[in-house]
This record gives sequence, C-alpha cells and structure tokens, in this order.
Amino acid sequence: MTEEKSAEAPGQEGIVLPPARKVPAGFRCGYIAVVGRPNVGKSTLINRLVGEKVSITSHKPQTTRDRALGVLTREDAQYIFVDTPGFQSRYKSGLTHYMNNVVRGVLTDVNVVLFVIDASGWKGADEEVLRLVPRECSVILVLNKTDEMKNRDALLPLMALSMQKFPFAAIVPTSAKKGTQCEELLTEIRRHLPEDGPYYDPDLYTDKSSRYLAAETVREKAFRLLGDELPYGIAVTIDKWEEDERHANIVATLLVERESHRPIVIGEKGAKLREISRLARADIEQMLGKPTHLEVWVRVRRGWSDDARALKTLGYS
Ligand SMILES: Nc1nc2c(ncn2[C@@H]2O[C@H](COP(=O)(O)OP(=O)(O)OP(=O)(O)O)[C@@H](O)[C@H]2O)c(=O)[nH]1
Repeated sequence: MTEEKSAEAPGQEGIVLPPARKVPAGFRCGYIAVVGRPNVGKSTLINRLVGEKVSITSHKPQTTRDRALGVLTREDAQYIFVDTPGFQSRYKSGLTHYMNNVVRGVLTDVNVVLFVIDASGWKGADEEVLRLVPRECSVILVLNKTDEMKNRDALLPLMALSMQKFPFAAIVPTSAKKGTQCEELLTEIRRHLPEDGPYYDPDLYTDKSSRYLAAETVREKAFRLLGDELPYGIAVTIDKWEEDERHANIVATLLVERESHRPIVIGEKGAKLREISRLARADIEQMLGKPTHLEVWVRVRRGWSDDARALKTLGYS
C-alpha cells in the first residue's frame, strides 16, 4: 500500500503539489538545488538534464533571477531541479539581496545540492557560495565546461583539492553544453534521493506558467542580442495576454533603468527591438503550439533593480 501525500516545493510554502501517485518499488524522488557563482552553467545544466528549456541562458552572468523548477521523470526516479540565481556579493542592490536570500532559502530544504564550478578551477566567488551550503546535505560537485579544458590531466588534482574544501558526496566532471557525463550525473543524483514520489505529473517539466516563460524568452533574446552593450537593469513584463485555441496575442514591455538605455535596446531605426521580438515570437509560438502575435515595447523605469516596490510588481520578492 502506498500513502497518498502532497508536498510543498522548497521555499514555496503554501503551494501544495498534486497528490503523489502510487510509488513503484524502488522509485526515488526529491528536490535537487543547483547552486554556484554566476555564469558557471547552472541553467544550461538543468536544461540539458531535463531535456527541455526550463531556464534561460546567456553568456552574461545573473541571467537567472528566480527559482525555476525543472522536472525529469524516468522509470525509476523523478528529479525536481531547483535553479538558483548566481550568488552575488559584489553589487549590493535590492535585487542582489533578494537573490542571495533565494539561494539560502532553497538550500535549507532540498535532498541533494549540485554545486557547480567551472572545471578551470576554484575562484574566490565559488568559495563564497560554498560557505552557504550546509554540511549535512548530500552535495555533489559538478566540474562543468570540461569541453573547454586544454589539459584533462588537471582534473585529478582539482578533484583532490576540492575534497579538501568540502566533504562532497561525489564529484562529476561534465560538459552541460555537449551533454558529456550528464547520464552519469543523473545516476549519482538518484543514489541520494529518498524512495518516494512522484510528486509531479510525469508529463510536466516546469511549474512556471506560459506567461512567465514568455517573459523570460523576451529577456533571453534581449541578453543575447544586446551583448556587452546591455545595461544590467533590464526586466520584462507581460502587459496583455490573449489566447484562444487558434492563436495568441501578447504585448510585452522591456523595462530599462535609464533613458540612455532606451536607444540601445531599440537600435538603429528599431532594428534591435524588431529582432528581439522576431526571435522571441518564434520561440513563444513553438512553446504555445499556435500562431502568435508579439508586440514588444521599451519603457524606462528608473532604479527598478533597487526599488522594493518595483521588484514586487515584477515578481522578484
Ligand atoms: N563551453 C561550455 N560552455 C558552457 C557550458 N555550460 C554552460 N556554458 C555557457 O556558459 C554561459 C553561462 O551559462 P548559464 O547556464 O546561463 O550559467 P548560470 O550559471 O545559470 O548563470 P547565472 O544565471 O548568471 O547564475 C553560457 O554562455 C553557456 O552557453 C559547458 O559545459 N561548456
């Protein structure tokens, strides 16, 4: 006999998940937090492991501003990934403070922590994040971006050094970009999950709404297209969402912090903004599976990344 039970996602008190189905013998299920300093490849890794686009990725740090759940259901396990923003200590804005709290909150209540660093070696910022990780957790160290390593012999000493820093349950070198060793990583994670679940419907891969994912898609395209010109203070709101069975009509706004940022985002004769909209529309259309009309506007909202009320409106608190 199996018990019917529901569970709350870590740090999401009040959100009651659907009741678990029958637990097949030996089935394992649990929460896995993915942490690490900005830009080490956490979102890319989750997307690779889950096999769906859950979290947006870009070459600029601090892309992930919120938790995102990615769920992978296999015959013998359900993996529920909790993405976290890169831990930040350099800039002391309200947004950074909020993000650091998200990281701490997530770590207290998961079954496994994947601690991701760049396989090129430990940096000061990695050590800072490591200080947040409770010792009693099962922590797997992921040495990511091995495809960029010129000398793979450096891996062994790096592993030895890492064990001196923390009692990691395992160390797995991966390339999230190429998918190398990701299957091995899943096997290792499963070992540390409790026999339980599944908590989620196996068809589901994220708990985020289409609206949220659409906003993230617009933000991702802005990050990609603007490259180094991009001011960090950029956010996206969805102002209109009309959808029926045959098509969708969406209006989104890109919020920038300063008047001088507006022309950067718009580009010459509107070229940048048109390209952002075109690329985002294609992805959103694919996600929704129906023809989609997307309109993107640019608005200035001064100091939004340091303004508690603005952060709340944008869903960051
Ligand atoms: N070469 C290589 N690049 C990678 C790999 N994994 C991620 N990247 C790249 O590293 C950059 C950052 O990846 P993200 O997945 O956004 O990193 P993140 O840790 O989630 O970043 P934050 O959201 O800022 O915390 C992107 O340009 C990725 O394409 C990898 O295994 N190899």
